[in-house]
Amino acid sequence: MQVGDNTAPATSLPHPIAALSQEPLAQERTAIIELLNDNGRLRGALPHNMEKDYRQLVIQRAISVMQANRWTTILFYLFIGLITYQQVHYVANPAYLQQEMMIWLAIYLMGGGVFAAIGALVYNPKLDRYYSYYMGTASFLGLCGMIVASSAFHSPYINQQASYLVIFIYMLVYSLASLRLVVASLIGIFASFLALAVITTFHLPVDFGQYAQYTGLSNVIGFVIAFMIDQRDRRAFLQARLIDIEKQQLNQLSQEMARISQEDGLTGLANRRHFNETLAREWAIAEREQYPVSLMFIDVDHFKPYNDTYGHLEGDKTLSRVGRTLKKMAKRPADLAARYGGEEFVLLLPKTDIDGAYVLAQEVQAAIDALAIPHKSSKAGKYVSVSIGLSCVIPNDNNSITTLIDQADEGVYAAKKAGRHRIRIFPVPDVMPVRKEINTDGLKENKGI
Ligand SMILES: Nc1nc2c(ncn2[C@@H]2O[C@H](COP(=O)(O)OP(=O)(O)OP(=O)(O)O)[C@@H](O)[C@H]2O)c(=O)[nH]1
Repeated sequence: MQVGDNTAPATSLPHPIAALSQEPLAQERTAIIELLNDNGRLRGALPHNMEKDYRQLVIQRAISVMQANRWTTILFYLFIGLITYQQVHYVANPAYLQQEMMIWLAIYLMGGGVFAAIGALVYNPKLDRYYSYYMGTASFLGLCGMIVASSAFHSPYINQQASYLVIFIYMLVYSLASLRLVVASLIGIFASFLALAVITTFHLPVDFGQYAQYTGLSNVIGFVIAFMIDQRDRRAFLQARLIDIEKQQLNQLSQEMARISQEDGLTGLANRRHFNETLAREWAIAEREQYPVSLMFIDVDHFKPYNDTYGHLEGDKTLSRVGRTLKKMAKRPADLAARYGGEEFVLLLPKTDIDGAYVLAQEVQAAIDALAIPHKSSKAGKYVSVSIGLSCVIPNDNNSITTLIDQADEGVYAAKKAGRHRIRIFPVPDVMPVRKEINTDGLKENKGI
């Protein structure tokens, strides 16, 4: 036997990084990098459900900005009220003062109503998915109302001042409202036309040239600003998503690495390092709680001749089958089947006395026999067989992990010396456990019996 010889090449194991690169995460990562490198494509809708996530993020951010700035908005609106009141009050022709003040009040209350409605709606999370609808409606009504109002005063000066507020509202609709670019543009353009229709229907004073100029410019500038904000946000969204994906990939990779570092590549059992760590842990628990730890060493008989006869690849397959069989035998959560090295395996059995370990050793032997893997150069029989060494220790001051391992190894040695294909306990107990009749029916899945 070659203890520690764990070096046989694993034939077709996928490289963990190569495996990860096939995953949807990796595909999304590639798509994001392509998008970030191509400004043209960044203008269109984002692929892979990303557009939906992006819109949700934009809306959520807009809602939290509005919630966070509610008091600033209220104060600002009161301040605007004070300023515009002063303007109207002092500039208005005394003959129309009362009428002008009424118009002012109507506009102010209407604007306040729109802001209050938006403020109330953004506080109801259930309505978040209708955000675009209510924000779009409020923007449209607010814009139309304000444009019409900017022609409603008798004083051209007040109308001109009001049109500055219209420009301000245009900018709000195109930026802070966080609507889709195309929706914001449609609202801006239709509001300009509808308001003009109302103004002409009610014969309100309007300078068409000036009207076209300031609504047209507001729409163009608003569109450019909204476009730039949208592009910046899309880029930031993709970059954040890229970081998130890379973080997830790193996590996956480190989990995969941790798994691989504990696993034997050929058999899929725990490797020797993992076995050593587990044994140390179980030993410490058993020492504290004073229960027995059993260890089973399982060595494939005459494996060198097997390799020589059937070839190394066939040898690998056989070790793999033996490993899979042993894995099934480690039934309790604390049991651990591991490849100790080369053609030697171990079964760690915490909280198991020697009688229990002996029963399991018989089952292991029967299960390997049931595989009935032909081995014509074995002197122990026609099929691949194993020699098993058993040891059981209750940890105390006079023994150690090495005691347990050395004794199990001695057991294997004794089994081999006695002719192989047998089980030996070391040290030999005063009373040998009773041999049990193993029902091999349950092992039939291993085929060959
Ligand atoms: N195919 C294959 N062979 C391995 C692997 N690891 C170890 N071996 C071989 O297993 C054989 C072990 O040989 P020995 O230690 O002489 O033991 P044995 O021939 O089984 O003899 P006994 O244990 O005394 O019955 C060596 O030929 C190793 O090359 C492996 O991963 N794959």
